[in-house]
Amino acid sequence: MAHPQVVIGVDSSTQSTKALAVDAETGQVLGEGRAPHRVDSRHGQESDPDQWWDALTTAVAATGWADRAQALAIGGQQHGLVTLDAAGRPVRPALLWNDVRSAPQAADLVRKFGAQWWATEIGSVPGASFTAAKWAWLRATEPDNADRTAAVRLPHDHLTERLTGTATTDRGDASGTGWWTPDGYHTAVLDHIGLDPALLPAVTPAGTAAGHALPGGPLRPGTPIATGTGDNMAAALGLGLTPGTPVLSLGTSGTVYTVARNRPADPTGTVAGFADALDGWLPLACTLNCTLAVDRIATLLGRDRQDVEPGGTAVLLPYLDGERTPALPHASGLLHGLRHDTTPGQLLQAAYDGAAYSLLAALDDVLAVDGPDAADPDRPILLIGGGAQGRAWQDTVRRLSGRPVQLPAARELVALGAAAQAAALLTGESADAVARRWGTADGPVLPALTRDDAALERIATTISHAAALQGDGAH
Ligand SMILES: Nc1ncnc2c1ncn2[C@@H]1O[C@H](COP(=O)(O)OP(=O)(O)O)[C@@H](O)[C@H]1O
Ligand SMILES: O=C(CO)[C@@H](O)[C@H](O)COP(=O)(O)O
Repeated sequence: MAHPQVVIGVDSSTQSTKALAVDAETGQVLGEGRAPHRVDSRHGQESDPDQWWDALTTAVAATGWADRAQALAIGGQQHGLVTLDAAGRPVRPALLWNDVRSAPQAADLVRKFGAQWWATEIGSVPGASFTAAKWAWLRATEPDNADRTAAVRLPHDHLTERLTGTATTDRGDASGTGWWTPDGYHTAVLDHIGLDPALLPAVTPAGTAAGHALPGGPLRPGTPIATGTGDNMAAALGLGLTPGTPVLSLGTSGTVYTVARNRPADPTGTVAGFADALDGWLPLACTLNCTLAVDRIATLLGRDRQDVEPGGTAVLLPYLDGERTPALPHASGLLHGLRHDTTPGQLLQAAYDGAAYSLLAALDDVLAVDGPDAADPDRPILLIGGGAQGRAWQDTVRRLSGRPVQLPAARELVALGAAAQAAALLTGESADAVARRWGTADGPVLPALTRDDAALERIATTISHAAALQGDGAH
């Protein structure tokens, strides 16, 4: 029997690295590996890039195919600021996407150029998550570290560079920096934040190798490494996503997105106008508080995470880490509408509702990027990420969206998308076409439930008051 052509896809996300060894022809998963990350939350949200490398090495080895893989690619958590010194060593731990200390710098960037300018020129109005705001924070807060920095990378760029020795990024992940445009890095933004463009990597086009594995790494030297991309862009590839199909990802972050033919330009900042990993766009809204926040509320209540109960009038906004959508970076969690007969199970359900609400509220805006006809309300939402495994999450999304929900049988869609990118290097196909050939989005469809407009109304009203109560100033 002929040996399969095997590729490895890696998802280096906030909480862990996951690696899949995949048969490039059929998409069958032949081996899996996983290794956890530590996030230091004492001051902001930081991780040591060296532990991502160790986790990658461990997870790739655990697939059992490291020495036989014919190509590899990495999908990584977006936006993180990796700063390297002249010797290529981290100057300090990476500032992660969910570190809101850079909120004042994001506000300054919006004040300086104006929200409409950002939407038109860059495609996104920057919030604290954007790498440009993080670099501005570093310049203002740790100028010595900024001065010592000889290279600025995103998490997946850094890992690809450690594998290959090549300074590289891709358009998808680069579009979350705040300084990328389709025509190159934006000089006015870089000048304003004091970042020398020479510190940035070149953008490798889709479908080409970023480089080849160096000796001493987890792979056979010379193995081709595809460009990789941001984790949401990788999941879009992994689903073989076509324009107009909505995706809701429930992980450390909550994200809602689709692929679009038109470039998004939302001056409200709710919808980020990311590029996808090919030649299209990825309008996306993101929350900071998703599975971890709901799990934390379940722990506080002493309940299993599935142990929800219907009814009641409680509203719980689980903004334990501040929030990005709505833009309340300094918010904390808020409980409203308690009554004598409110049960713990209802409180837990309220946490799910509060976490899902803003994602679903942004869905129409995400889909509207390609015009009103693109938003077919009967089209199922593809539900992915760790939370998609949970019945309580599935039912919450059905109840608050009024749409059917499709559960792709394939798991780990970020790693699968990276694997599809690696396979595309071997076959010359487009990575999304590879994933469609693999049938990765196939899975059961749960029918729509009647939309719970009363719950939506309660949450909307609470948020509108919460904005005034919690403010967005740095207290
Ligand atoms: N059966 C489940 N029900 C609800 N949540 C789950 C379930 N299984 C895993 N999770 C959640 O999934 C999260 C991890 O999802 P994942 O998409 O891997 O996150 P990330 O990519 O951000 O690291 C964990 O926070 C965990 O709470
Ligand atoms: O910031 C965003 C999207 O803009 C996040 O979606 C990050 O990309 C983190 O992803 P996970 O670790 O939650 O998968």
